Amino acid sequence: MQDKILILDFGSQYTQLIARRVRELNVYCEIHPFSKFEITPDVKGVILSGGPCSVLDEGSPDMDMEELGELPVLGICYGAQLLVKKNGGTVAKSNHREYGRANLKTVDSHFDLLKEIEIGSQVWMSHGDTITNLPDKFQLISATESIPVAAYKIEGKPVYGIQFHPEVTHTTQGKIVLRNFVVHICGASQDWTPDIFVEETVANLKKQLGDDKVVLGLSGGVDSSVAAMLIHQAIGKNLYCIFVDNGLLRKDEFEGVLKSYEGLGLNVKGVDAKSRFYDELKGASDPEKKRKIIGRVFIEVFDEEAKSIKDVKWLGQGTIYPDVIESVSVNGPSVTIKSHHNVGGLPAKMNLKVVEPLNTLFKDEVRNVGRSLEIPDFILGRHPFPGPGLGIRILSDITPEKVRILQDVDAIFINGLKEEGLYDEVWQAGAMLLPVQSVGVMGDERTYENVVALRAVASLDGMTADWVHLPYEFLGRISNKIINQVKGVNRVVYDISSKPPATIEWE
Ligand SMILES: Nc1ncnc2c1ncn2[C@@H]1O[C@H](COP(=O)(O)OP(=O)(O)OP(=O)(O)O)[C@@H](O)[C@H]1O
Ligand SMILES: O=c1[nH]c(=O)c2[nH+]cn([C@@H]3O[C@H](COP(=O)(O)O)[C@@H](O)[C@H]3O)c2[nH]1
Ligand SMILES: NC(=O)CC[C@H](N)C(=O)O
Ligand SMILES: [Mg+2]
Repeated sequence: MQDKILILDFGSQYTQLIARRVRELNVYCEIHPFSKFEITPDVKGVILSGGPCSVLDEGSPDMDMEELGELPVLGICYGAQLLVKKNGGTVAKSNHREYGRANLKTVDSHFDLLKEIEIGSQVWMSHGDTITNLPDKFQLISATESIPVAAYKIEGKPVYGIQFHPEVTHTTQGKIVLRNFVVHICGASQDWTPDIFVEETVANLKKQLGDDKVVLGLSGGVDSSVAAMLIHQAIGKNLYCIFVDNGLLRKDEFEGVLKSYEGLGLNVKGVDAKSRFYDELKGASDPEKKRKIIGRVFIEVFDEEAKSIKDVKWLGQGTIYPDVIESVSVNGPSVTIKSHHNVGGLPAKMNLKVVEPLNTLFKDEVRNVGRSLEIPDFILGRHPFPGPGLGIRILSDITPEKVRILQDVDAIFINGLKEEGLYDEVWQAGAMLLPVQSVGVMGDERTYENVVALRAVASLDGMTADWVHLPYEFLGRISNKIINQVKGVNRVVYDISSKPPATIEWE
């Protein structure tokens, strides 16, 4: 059994980052709401996240620490303040928030938590409340210029608290702090590697699926390709892959994707459902409504395909962790951002049970698992493309004509990136068709046509992203080409927003 670190979420915007940092230590971890978790024998330690609430407010998130037994605990920010308050110490509201860089003024390196951490080390703060008095039996480990308690330990127990955020990169020695806790204090073994993940997952899938048949939605994307190869290793010919043309794919993508799977040993069937999706989407322009329609029609198509194969019990999907995190508030107080078609967009009643072997992994981890499965680079290197496809990049109701325009624009942009060697430097790129017309002039004639926006982002896992500084000359060439070649477009703009506060897709 794999050792596990449990991260209890109090709603911090950094909770996912804690998970990433722990996994970078090759230790498996899971995020659960502070109010709903289970302590199983594989849990080696618990991290209490930060959170937007104040422990001083009535009804703020609270939990019974007894439930954690004798396990090592690390409270970060809100988590640290909560431990102090519950043990009779003082947390005080201060007049101003401390946000940003600070430096550790004192460090008692006798304590394992801050071993190897230097005096003066830069840490990242984000709090309004301050721990002003430690309870009895709490030992001070560190302070900064502005706060008396930056880190503490409960005497005789492996329970620690820190006011700063070790998970953000601005805390320059943050990784060491987390390693000290996870590896030295919790004793978690660092053996969570892609190879082990494949081995364990295939074994579990064999047990879970037995001789059952599975239909899997295969999209040509990274996630479903990796999911397909994992399930294929477990059940072989009982896996039936279905690639649906929902009429919202990229230009010539249907044929291209089907071709790219030749030689991988998978049983792949292409299903043309274009007109069905267009019919169902007619007149819908609300983003969440469109996602839900697309999610439902996908499932209907999968269901029908399953019926024609007979005795199929399961639907396989390439759902990954961020799809789950953003679609449903699994994370306690975090809010729903958008209903990813394959999670929040699923209909309430389904005939098939869902199997999603990647739903605890981040994108870059999925790619590493794909490498371990020896999936070719041209599949693993593809930019992510959302299941609802161009449907959520047309910012109004969907018509085949709008899809045609956007496909042509997108193809010029993506091919341009490939031709000029920029594709691999970008994490994801695409074009949006805006619901506005603008005036232009072409060959002495007035035009009144569509505006498109181009977007290219850099990211690691899609949870945060920054816009890419594509060369002006490149953008100029692409803009010219689009306006000259795509009938119906007379203006091109470039999106320079980061995530947060924007998201990658516009809908
Ligand atoms: N056209 C499609 N046909 C069949 N299944 C699809 C299609 N598009 C999406 N899906 C299903 O929905 C899941 C989620 O889509 P998503 O785009 O997040 O993942 P992906 O396409 O596998 O990978 P990537 O994020 O790299 O595009 C897929 O893993 C797949 O199971
Ligand atoms: O399969 C999907 N179904 C969806 O409904 C969906 N919405 C967003 N995405 C993709 O998720 C990543 C993060 O997107 P956002 O920053 O727009 O939330 C980006 O990679 C998006 O392309 C989706 N993928
Ligand atoms: N980042 C945090 O956990 C902040 C905790 C608490 N809301 C404070 O302002 O002090
Ligand atoms: Mg995709």
